[in-house]
Amino acid sequence: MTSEFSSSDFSSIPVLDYSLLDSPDGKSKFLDQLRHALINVGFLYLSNHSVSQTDIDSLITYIPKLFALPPESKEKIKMANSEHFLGYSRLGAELTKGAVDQREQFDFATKHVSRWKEGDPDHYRLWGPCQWPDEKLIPGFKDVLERYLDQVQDLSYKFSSLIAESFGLGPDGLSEFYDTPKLMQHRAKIVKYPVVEGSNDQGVGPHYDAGFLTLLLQASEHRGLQVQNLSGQWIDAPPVPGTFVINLGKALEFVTGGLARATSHRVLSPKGSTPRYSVPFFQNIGLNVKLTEHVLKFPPEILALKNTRGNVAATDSVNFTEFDREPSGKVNLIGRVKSHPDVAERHYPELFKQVFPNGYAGKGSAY
Ligand SMILES: O=C(O)CCC(=O)C(=O)O
Ligand SMILES: [Fe+2]
Repeated sequence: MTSEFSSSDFSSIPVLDYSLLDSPDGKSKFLDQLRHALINVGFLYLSNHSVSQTDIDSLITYIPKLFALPPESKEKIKMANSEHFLGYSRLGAELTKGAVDQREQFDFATKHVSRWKEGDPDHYRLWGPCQWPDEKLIPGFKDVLERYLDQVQDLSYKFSSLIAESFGLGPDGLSEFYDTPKLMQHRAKIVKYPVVEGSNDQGVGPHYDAGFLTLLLQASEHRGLQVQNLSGQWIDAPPVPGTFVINLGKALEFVTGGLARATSHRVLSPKGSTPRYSVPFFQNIGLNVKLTEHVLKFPPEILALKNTRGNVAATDSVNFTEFDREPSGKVNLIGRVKSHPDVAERHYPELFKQVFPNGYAGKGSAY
């Protein structure tokens, strides 16, 4: 295995050029860089990717307009209406590690119908359609976002195939974690981090993402996203125009036995006079997949690379311990219940009582 990389700790996030894949030599270089980023960093930028820049630019222009919709039209599509946990959450509705996250957001997802029926597991109720703002108030937005999500979904599958190749599993090495397209739904959020007064600058507190892959569009020029390196220092991940930030979630870390790193990250509220915007896309795995039933077999020379990484310091994040027991859909549902207890209390009263036997203090806890 070639290794032009040292295993020393990172102080910046690597940039990978997707256009390297156009030639066989380039592809092999890309896979080397990818393997390094997966094992030692858990975060990377992807440049020259396959998502249309015209659609991205158009989405970015819509975002301030989306948040500027009249409060009553945002409330009309509030998440509490949706057993699928899709819709609008006002500022300050979430906590991470006990502190208020200062962000306002809309949860959307790739197109899906409701398919839960009597007798199905509860987590099938996560599948369902988005709540869209009134088309007359923001004409064309739905169309652009749907197009964008389709393309990011495609890229996320291609990227997971590249991850499998870089780990010596072959291009279909991770396919067993996905269901047929009809049974897959991926989630995304459009997030606004306002400028805040006072000393709490928690945009979103330290956490890991839950699923396999997150593809994040930084949709304004603000810094604020930070990533915890192996020794626990916070490293900036500033916006780089024309790129996605890709990071790995706890499920991928779990199924790779820790070879791929889920990396702790947070967002600090913006300084200055304008809000920070971002669009994270969370690639899911099949809702019925139980991670413990899938044991991946890596070539020994790949496994050996984990030992060169060295120890990973304790991070500031906590979350997701249920993967060793529950199907992935149930883990997601529990995460949603913790993030949005008001929605859970209304639509999942039994589960709500299990997660919050003593009720909750009126705020959600994001992770
Ligand atoms: O807004 C960002 O840049 C990152 C958000 C994030 O980490 C999350 O929502 O999981
Ligand atoms: Fe995250």
